[in-house]
This record gives sequence, C-alpha cells and structure tokens, in this order.
Amino acid sequence: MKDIKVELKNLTKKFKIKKNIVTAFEDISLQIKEGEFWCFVGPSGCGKTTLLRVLAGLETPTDGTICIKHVDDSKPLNSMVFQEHAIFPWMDVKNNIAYGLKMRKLKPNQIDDIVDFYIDKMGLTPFKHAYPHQLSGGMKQRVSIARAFANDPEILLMDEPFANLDEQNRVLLQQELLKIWEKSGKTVIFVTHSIDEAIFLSDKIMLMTRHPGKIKNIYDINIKRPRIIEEIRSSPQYADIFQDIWLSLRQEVSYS
Ligand SMILES: Nc1ncnc2c1ncn2[C@@H]1O[C@H](COP(=O)(O)OP(=O)(O)OP(=O)(O)O)[C@@H](O)[C@H]1O
Repeated sequence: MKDIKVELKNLTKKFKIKKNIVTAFEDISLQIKEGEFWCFVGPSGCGKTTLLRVLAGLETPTDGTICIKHVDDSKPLNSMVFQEHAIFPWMDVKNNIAYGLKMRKLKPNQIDDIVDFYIDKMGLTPFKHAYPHQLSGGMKQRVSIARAFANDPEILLMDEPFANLDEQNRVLLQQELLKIWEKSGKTVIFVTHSIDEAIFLSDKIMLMTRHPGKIKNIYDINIKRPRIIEEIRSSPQYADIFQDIWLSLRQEVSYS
C-alpha cells in the first residue's frame, strides 16, 4: 500500500480585485499517493493553474489545508515546469540543469553525474554547451524537464508544459516524460487541456467543473504501463475513457 504524498482538504482560493471577490476554485479535497501521476483537466478559467500555484506555495489558499509529505529535508518540496520556457537565457544547458543542485551545494562531481544522467535521458547530449537561444522550443522544454527531475523534489508540478509544441514534439516529449518518470518514482501533478494527453500520461485524472472549479469526477486510468501512444490510441479502453471524460467536460464547456 503506497503512502499518501499530497492531501488537500476543502481547499479554496479566492482573489480580491478591488471590491470584487473572484473564486478561482473551491472545496477541493483529494489524496495523491506516492509516485502517482495525476492530471488536472477542466474548462478554461476553472482554476487549474491557480491550484498548481497554491500547491507550489506561490499563492496562499483562502480556506482549507494542504499537506505534502516532506521525507528528505535536503531536497526541495517541489519543482515546477511551466508552459513558457523558464530556463535562464544566460546559462548553457548544463548549467541550467545544474542550477538547483549548485544552490543545494552538492559536490561538483555529484552535480556532474546527475546532470549528465538527465542530459542523456532527455536526448540533450549534443546540446550540453548550447545556450537557450540556440535551441528549439522542444529542446528548451527538455531542459526544463531535465532540470525539474535533477532537482529531485518531493513532487513535480507541470503547467501545460507541452502546450506550445507541435504535435510531433508533443508526442515525443510525452513519451520521454513517461520514461523518465517511471524510473524516478516521483509524484507528478500535470495540468493540461488535452484529454488525450491526460489519458496517455495519468494514473488518475481530476476533472474540474467550470469556473469556479470544483471536483467533477476523478477517473482511474488503469491502462498498463509502459505505454506506447500508438497502441493506446487504437485501444477500445482509450476510446471509452475519452468518450466518458469528453461528454462530462462538454457539459461544463457548454455551460460556461
Ligand atoms: N492573480 C489573480 N488575480 C485575480 N484573479 C485571478 C488571478 N489568477 C487567476 N485569477 C482568476 O481565477 C480564475 C482561475 O484562473 P486560472 O488561470 O487558475 O484558470 P485555468 O483553469 O488555469 O485557466 P486556463 O485553462 O485558461 O489556463 C479565473 O477567473 C482567473 O481570472
């Protein structure tokens, strides 16, 4: 039985804009187990990004509680991968990936080993000394993902990291992400608009209602791993889950 890694109880976030109160999401309660891959899906504006930012500690919740099990104090609680490339333009690939490890004052030879491992895993070896302006969008996202895993956080938070990529790069990176995640055993929370992406990646999908977002349903994605996208897309199981989620999401989108 896996331990609970993240527990949210009645979590609500409201923003005050002048005299108005905007509820970004409300009454979110869930338990995420160690090593699970979750996707949050929902209509635009339902509060997915805000929920991720609250989990990252970038926003404080208005109500409710968050408990993230911090097993090793020497490691960061979370690392976040954004939709936009959030790597440092003045550092080459190697130094971008090494940044968090240097901040944690790991020994140089330890840093080199970890950085080389993730550079290799993300197919970045020929670009090790390249600067971000010399990389394609897909390569920059590979660097962001390598950096997030290299930091070895308790949980990984990803906010539509593949949204700006073309279809071929998106599929390749989804596959790479699953490979690296399966080896790492990390707990991942991933926000996406794409039902297809969510089914391919997840153990569980939380579908949110339209604004202000609440939990509409939580789906178990019991498709065996390792997953191969071509096989999954052509399986009847995929078609059934896709249809279920789409019909439920469509109700929310058409109300909004
Ligand atoms: N800093 C802020 N100040 C005020 N309101 C905000 C702030 N951030 C988000 N909101 C509001 O909270 C709600 C949820 O926004 P959020 O960006 O989390 O939704 P989302 O589901 O991620 O949307 P999308 O799918 O379009 O990216 C929206 O109504 C938004 O306007």
